Order: sequence, then structure tokens, then C-alpha cells
Amino acid sequence: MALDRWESRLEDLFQGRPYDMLDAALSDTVGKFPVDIQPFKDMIEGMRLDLKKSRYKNFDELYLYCYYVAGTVGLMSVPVMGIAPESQATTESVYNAALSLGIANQLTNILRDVGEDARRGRVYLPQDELAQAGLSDEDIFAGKVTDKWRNFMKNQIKRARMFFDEAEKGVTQLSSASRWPVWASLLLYRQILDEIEANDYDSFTKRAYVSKANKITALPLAYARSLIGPSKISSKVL
Ligand SMILES: CC(C)=CCC/C(C)=C/CC/C(C)=C/CC/C(C)=C/COP(=O)(O)OP(=O)(O)O
Repeated sequence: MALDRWESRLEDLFQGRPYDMLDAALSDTVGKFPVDIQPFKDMIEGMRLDLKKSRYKNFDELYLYCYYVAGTVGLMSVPVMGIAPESQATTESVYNAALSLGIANQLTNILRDVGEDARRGRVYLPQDELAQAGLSDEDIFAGKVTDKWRNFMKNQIKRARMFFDEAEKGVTQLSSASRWPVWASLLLYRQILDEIEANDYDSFTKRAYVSKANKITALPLAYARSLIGPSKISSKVL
């Protein structure tokens, strides 16, 4: 019911009829930038899915959930951030990178929160891959770091990193003012994966986080990378 109401407010604010101040802020943004309503609707759909589903058969199902709740945020952001006017990249490839960053962030979030989610009876991990690794829901609820779990997590982390790599290809194509914050968020969120490794894959009892010192260090690195735009200069330098 609440989600239905949210959806009708969304449609209203896209037509310039905001209900409250927050709606008004989004309505203003929608009037200023070429934002599409579909990713917003899809995010609400993701919330509906999350209400009725707490297991994912395979990565295809998990990917769809990640698209709904996080990939959509990437798609919403690009029209506001803007693509660099000198970019030769296709619009599709930039949206694809933005989608990948949302997916990468959500997968990272899931791998960090395994214990917290399990305590709420939820397992956002592909059931077929758990089975292939010799693991079951019971192992997740028991929360013991075993070699099977470590191996499983290594593969999950590898996949999340592939999505970050995919996302990297798009950041240089964004308008120059948008590149720094996006690089910073990418570098910082990806470091959570390093922290999960440093915790010996214990996402059951530990919440992996990036230290303040690492966060501060990431900012100049992100800034340096943000200087690279869609030019001929090799983006491999930094
Ligand atoms: C790369 C290019 C070309 C553009 C950038 C496009 C952007 C900004 C993508 C980022 C999308 C993003 C920030 C997605 C959010 C993903 C995420 C981790 C959501 C987690 O939300 P919750 O589940 O509420 O978090 P908690 O579990 O911490 O409460």
C-alpha cells in the first residue's frame, strides 16, 4: 500500500505536481535534467520484490534485484551528472558503466552484510553457487568461517570487482565536475571488499569498513583520476 502510494506520488511529481517538499525537490530536478521515470518505478518494484522474496536461486535473479535497488540509482544519476561534451563514447556505454557501479556497490553491500541479513532471515546470495561450494542456508545462519565459505566469498568478491572494473570505463566520460565524487565513491566502496578479505571473510560477526585514514587518502587519488577525461591521454597512467 505504501509503495503504491509512493508510485502515484512519483507519477504526480514527474508531471509537476509534488505532494511535499521532498517531492518538490525531485520535481525541480526532473524539470531541469532529462531524467526518465522508469528507473524510479523500477526501484519501487525492487522494494516490492524485497517484501516477498528472501532467497535468490541464481545470479540472474540476484542481478535483477541489484538492478532494481541500486543499478537504477546509476541510471538516475547520469542525466544529472552529464556526459562530457567532448566524449566520443556512446550514451549506452556510459549508462552501462553507471549501471555496473550500482550493481558493484550493491553486491559489495550484500557481501559486507551477510550476518546482519541472516539475522533477519534473509540470504542475498545465489543459492546454486552456495550449493556448488558445499554450503547451505544453515551454514549462513551458523555463521562459521570455513574453507568452503572462504572459497565461496573469494568468487563473489571477484565478481563484484569485475563490475567495478566495468564501471571504471565510464567515469572518464562523465562531465568533469562529476568525475571526482564518482571516483571517490568507487574507490571507497571497492575498498570494502579489501576489508572483507582483511577480516578473513568474516561477514557474519564483523562489519567491514574503510578507516578514516584510508578514506582521506582516497580523496586526492580520486581527484587525480578525475583530471583524466575523454581525451587521447592514456587513462592507464594513474
Ligand atoms: C560510473 C558512471 C558512469 C556514473 C556513476 C553512476 C552512479 C552514481 C552510480 C552509483 C549508484 C549507487 C550509489 C547505488 C547505490 C548502491 C547501494 C550500495 C545501495 C545500498 O543501499 P542500502 O541497502 O539502503 O544500504 P544499507 O544496506 O547500507 O542500508
